[in-house]
Amino acid sequence: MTENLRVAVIGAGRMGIDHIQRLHRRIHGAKVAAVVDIDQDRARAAVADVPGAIALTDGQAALDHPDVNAVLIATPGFLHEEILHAALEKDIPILCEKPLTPDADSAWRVVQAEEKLGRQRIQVGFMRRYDAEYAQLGELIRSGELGELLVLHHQHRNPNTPPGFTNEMLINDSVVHEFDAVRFFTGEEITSVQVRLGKPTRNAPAGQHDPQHVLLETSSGVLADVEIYVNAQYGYEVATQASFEQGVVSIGNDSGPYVRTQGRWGGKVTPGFVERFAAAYDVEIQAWVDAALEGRIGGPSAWDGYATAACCEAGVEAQKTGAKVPVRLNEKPALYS
Ligand SMILES: NC(=O)C1=CN([C@@H]2O[C@H](COP(=O)(O)OP(=O)(O)OC[C@H]3O[C@@H](n4cnc5c(N)ncnc54)[C@H](O)[C@@H]3O)[C@@H](O)[C@H]2O)C=CC1
Ligand SMILES: O=C1[C@@H](O)[C@H](O)[C@@H](O)[C@H](O)[C@H]1O
Repeated sequence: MTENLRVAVIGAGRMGIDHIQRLHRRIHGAKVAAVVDIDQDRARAAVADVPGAIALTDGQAALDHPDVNAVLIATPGFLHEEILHAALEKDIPILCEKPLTPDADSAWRVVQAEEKLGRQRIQVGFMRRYDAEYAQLGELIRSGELGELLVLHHQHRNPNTPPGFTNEMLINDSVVHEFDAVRFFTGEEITSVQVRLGKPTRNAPAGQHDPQHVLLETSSGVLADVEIYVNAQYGYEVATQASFEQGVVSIGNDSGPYVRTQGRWGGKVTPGFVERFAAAYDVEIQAWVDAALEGRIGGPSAWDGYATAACCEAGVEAQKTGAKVPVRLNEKPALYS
């Protein structure tokens, strides 16, 4: 493919709007051809400053449109499966925001559909792999410079949650990023998940137990833990500390201007993921476009989406029992090896 990607963005909410603007303003080799939202006003507002883009309310109509040759899916996760199958039918490049789908069975159906197609078409929106520090830590681990990686500690804090954010979503929507990060860092599958519920904050909405402590292990025995705390109030913070045989590496702690003034010192905490990962989303989407223009797909695959969905399923079960729940995975198809 030598022409520009002409992308239909499905879902014009928080992430959709952000991706429309980056595709329009910063990404090379692609343009927004259509924006789809079930809420027509949102779709129209999203294309208002994007010349040439049309506003639609139906995803299939966008995929059928002659001016569309790629799709970026940014609807809520429970809606991904249907549009993924429709886009695979069209055999076009697909960027699907995480999670691929919310459960392992539906994710496996997507993997099987891609396998049937015979080539990879789906990149899943695990943008942390494209964050400069995450990428550097990944390289450091693979280089073996500090010896074997032994333990990963993660903090994942959001200031608050949008309406309808359930207790399960702490795992399915938030910790799914750490499931991918651990698999990315170690190159191994996660074999078990345990969730511990301690003293909850009074700032969580009814039905949410927040924070939670998630414990994982990988096939070679690397241990990882995640503090998921989604009503932390003070800002957005995502950080990892890695313990090796020969040292410790920390990433993700806030950087930026360090100010001393009026008897105080310090900097600012980023308010949300849009700001914290702005550069990573740019790199992620540019990588998708560049690969698609070469007829390839790179980055986190449908298999990664499936494997993390299986971890989420184990995590949601573990939330209820506190037990260490094994992660059950089907055999990896050759397409992803
Ligand atoms: N990579 C990341 O850091 C982040 C990823 N996400 C992911 O992005 C996706 C979207 O999340 P948000 O933007 O936060 O959701 P949102 O709720 O802000 O936006 C979703 C949009 O989809 C529209 N929509 C609902 N049903 C539709 C349908 N059938 N057809 C077309 N449009 C429909 C809604 O009207 C809304 O405008 C989710 O998969 C979420 O997990 C969200 C936040 C950060
Ligand atoms: O993907 C994201 C949201 O959907 C999720 O709700 C947040 O917890 C994450 O930090 C963010 O990256």
